[in-house]
Amino acid sequence: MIEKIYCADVKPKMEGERVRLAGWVYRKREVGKKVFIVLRDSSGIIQTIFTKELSEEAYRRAKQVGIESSVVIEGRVKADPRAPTGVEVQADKIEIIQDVEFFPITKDASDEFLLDVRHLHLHSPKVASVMKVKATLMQAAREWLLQDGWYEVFPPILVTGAVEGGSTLFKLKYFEREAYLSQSAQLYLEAAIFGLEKVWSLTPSFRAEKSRTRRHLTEYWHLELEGAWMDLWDILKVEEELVSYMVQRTLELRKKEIETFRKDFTTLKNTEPPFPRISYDEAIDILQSKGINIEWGEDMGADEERVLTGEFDSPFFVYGYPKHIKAFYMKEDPEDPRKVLAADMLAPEGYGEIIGGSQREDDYNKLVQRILDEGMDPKNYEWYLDLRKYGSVPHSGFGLGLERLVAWVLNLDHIRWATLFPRTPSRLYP
Ligand SMILES: NC(=O)C[C@H]([NH3+])C(=O)NS(=O)(=O)OC[C@H]1O[C@@H](n2cnc3c(N)ncnc32)[C@H](O)[C@@H]1O
Ligand SMILES: [Mg+2]
Repeated sequence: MIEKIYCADVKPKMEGERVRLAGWVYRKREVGKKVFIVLRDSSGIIQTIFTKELSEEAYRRAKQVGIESSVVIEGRVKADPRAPTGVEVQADKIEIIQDVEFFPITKDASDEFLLDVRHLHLHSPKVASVMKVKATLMQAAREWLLQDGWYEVFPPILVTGAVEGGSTLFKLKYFEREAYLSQSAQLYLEAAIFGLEKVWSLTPSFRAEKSRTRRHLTEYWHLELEGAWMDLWDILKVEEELVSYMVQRTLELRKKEIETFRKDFTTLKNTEPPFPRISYDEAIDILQSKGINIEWGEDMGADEERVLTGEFDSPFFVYGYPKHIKAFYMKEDPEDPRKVLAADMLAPEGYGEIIGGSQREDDYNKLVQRILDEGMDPKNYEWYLDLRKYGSVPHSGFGLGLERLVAWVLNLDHIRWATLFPRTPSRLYP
């Protein structure tokens, strides 16, 4: 690797020092007999200035180099309050690694064009900021999970059964057999708790959803936890502590990046346990009181959740959903057989569901019955049912959609901007 310093590490106190920088030509302008190149690298930007007096050769090259060309620039540091970062480099050398005549992304590029050239859009400092925030959210998650005694496990992605309904399975040919891309690692995490008790995984989950909404991808990153001996209320405490730590730690480490997306940090600062908890019944009452046409027993979609989130200025839980709108593995509420011990975490500001979780049915016969009630074949879940025959325990877990969390934290207008290469029903390339 070449000896270089990051743009962000060049400080006014380094005045007079000679530095070498490597990056891409982010902005360029000529003023009289000076060429100003704003150089970009992964740490940020810095202004560099070229004149004939500094170096005729460097000045000539600087005049002709194109936007987003890759370059190595050398020169001396000069403190200058007029420069974007309060400091600039008076350059006397520029090596053009690869000259770009015309970079296809311009200021007026449409969203669809940016997605068509997403591989080039990743040059953008704003896109890099999204990925830094996403990485920091996961760094924070790992910190919290380690200190709270959770084991990371690595479940399969090639599977033979549905977790969240057969209608959103991606089917593929597995030699002579049929297989699916995993919708959720949950069932495998439920097997892992018999040895590790508290497990987590970050895996890609796949949903052949035709929903063309601002919060659905067909491939997304899924952070899932499963805890033995935990009931629904235990796992809600885990959820709110984990999400609070992720958000507060990311606020601490990535404030500058977040500020380029949102000015109001209120809801992020409010993300501290305990989160408000309302029942599904109360949620229906609130929606009806606001004129939303919804009856008890109906599922809440993005529109209903958007209205509900208007009542809160932090993430909150909705618990106690009707059994018939929820998945087969969820434990029936012993106090009300119409309901299950399930809860979603909704993010405020209209974002809605970011976590789906529940206590699992741990009784063998009841689980078989739930599978049958859902019109599925228990034979397809034989291994999963074994977990209820050999030392079954009460257990609960949840899945957090990482891109949905990023979309809320950064106030993005669509979940697709929260992932490196978005996959939606109409987008599989690049
Ligand atoms: N281990 C578990 O208990 C997880 C459970 N089996 C599960 O998959 N629940 S979920 O379907 O609500 O999905 C969980 C979360 O996964 C996210 N999710 C769910 N579907 C999507 C799509 N299509 N795009 C992006 N994100 C999605 C969203 O935040 C959901 O709350
Ligand atoms: Mg859900």
